[in-house]
Amino acid sequence: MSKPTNLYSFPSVDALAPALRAYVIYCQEAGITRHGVFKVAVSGGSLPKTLAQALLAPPTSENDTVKWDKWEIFFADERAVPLDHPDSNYGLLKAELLDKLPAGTPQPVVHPIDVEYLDDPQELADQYEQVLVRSFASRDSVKLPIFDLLLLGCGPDGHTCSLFPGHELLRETSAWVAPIEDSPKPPPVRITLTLPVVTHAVKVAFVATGAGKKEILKDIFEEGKGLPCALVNQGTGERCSWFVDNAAVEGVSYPRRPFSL
Ligand SMILES: O=C1O[C@H](COP(=O)(O)O)[C@@H](O)[C@H](O)[C@H]1O
Repeated sequence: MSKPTNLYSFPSVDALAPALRAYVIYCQEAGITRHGVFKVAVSGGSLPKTLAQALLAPPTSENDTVKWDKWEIFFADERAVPLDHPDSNYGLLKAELLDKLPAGTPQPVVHPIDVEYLDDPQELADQYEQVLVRSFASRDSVKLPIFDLLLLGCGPDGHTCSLFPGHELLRETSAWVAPIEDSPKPPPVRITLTLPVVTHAVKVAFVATGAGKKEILKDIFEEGKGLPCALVNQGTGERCSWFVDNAAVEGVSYPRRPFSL
């Protein structure tokens, strides 16, 4: 049986951010060693702001370098809206992080959705899957893409990516990317990485902060309840790490680990 998921708790977001940075850089170096680039997928919601705080901080040593030109950035889920729409996860990451990279920073490769297909969610998902196929080699030779890191959020209902509690998409076994047209959280039409792709990643990191998350973290870590985040924990074990602040895990009886790489 695999070892349990790592739960790292910090007094504040300010204390969490340097640890998240160290973890991402560790995954970056492993990815570069593995295949010369760092393939990472990111969520929307509250994640990009904390991620930006972590990654835009000045380096503290030579090894503490974000090698942006080696990054290939994908989206763990995306809403079927134009890229400059307030609901766009790409737009959020751009505003919070990409636009704030210091002038002259070598740019990452970023893979947004193809907005030509916004009116056809299945095609939007299929086209994004093709982006993965091209990046990770063909579907024929690769059963599932293996991201170096997935950076995920956890909604107050236990959803992650656009995988919602009790939704039939949780049973998807074939597609890498799937459409959802009845998301309980607006906007209703989205695409998402599927559970097999999420659990296949080399590493998965959740970031969840604030007291608003403590009830659902209790459910996820104590009972599971088939919640999407709990399914990711079960499918990844020790490959999965949660970066939370104390407010988000107050009253959660699951062993915290001191953060180390
Ligand atoms: O709708 C979404 O919500 C989740 C969670 O967001 P948060 O604000 O509670 O952190 C996010 O991870 C996902 O990417 C987004 O589309």
